[in-house]
Amino acid sequence: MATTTLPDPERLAACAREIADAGRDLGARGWTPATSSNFSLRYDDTHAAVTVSGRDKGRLSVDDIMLVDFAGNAVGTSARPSAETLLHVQMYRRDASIGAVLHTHSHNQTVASRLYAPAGLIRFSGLELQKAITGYTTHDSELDLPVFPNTQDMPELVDQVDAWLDAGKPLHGYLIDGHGIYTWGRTMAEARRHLEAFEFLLAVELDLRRLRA
Ligand SMILES: CSC[C@@H](O)[C@@H](O)C(=O)COP(=O)(O)O
Ligand SMILES: [Zn+2]
Repeated sequence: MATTTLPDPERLAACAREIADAGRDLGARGWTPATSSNFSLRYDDTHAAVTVSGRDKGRLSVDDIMLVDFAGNAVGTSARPSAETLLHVQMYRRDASIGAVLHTHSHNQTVASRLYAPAGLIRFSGLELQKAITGYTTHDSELDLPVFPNTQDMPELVDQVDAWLDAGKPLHGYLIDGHGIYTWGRTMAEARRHLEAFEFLLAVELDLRRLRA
């Protein structure tokens, strides 16, 4: 039986271009400061294309994207995948419809994560932009964005996300305290829309807090 060597260079390059396009846009918005953030695309049923650790995510080139399996191991390269790869592959493993995962460190994401960490979540309601999240059809709904404690221990973070999902609670993204946001979508376009929506909702929430103070 013929064996195929992974990754297919053309397929990986196509993933890399899509990831680099997203990174350029998110970097230009100031959401990926100082090499922070990481991005990925589903490659197949058991692999993902993910950013190499430590690269400038606003200026990615094809060499800055690599293949990993769903256990987070590098495939076909000695490059080091994102330190947070396990949070990406977790989503692909848990939901076969997820095709892209984005993680950024915007100012609003970081400030909001610190403010709402004690509550454990931010609940958005009454905002038209909640409808930018797939499945939400009216402003008259509640959209929860959990805030998990930060840790450098990725399996511990994975467990926190698993616990939320295993409790049957809807999850479209999450903040990590003092750190940033994770969100995803069926496609890169949907993941980008979700990220943009959460960033907007967080900015509104922070402004309302300031103005009401
Ligand atoms: C440069 S500080 C941010 C990192 O610690 C990490 O949170 C991050 O988002 C980027 O890590 P990376 O390993 O490059 O994917
Ligand atoms: Zn990070």
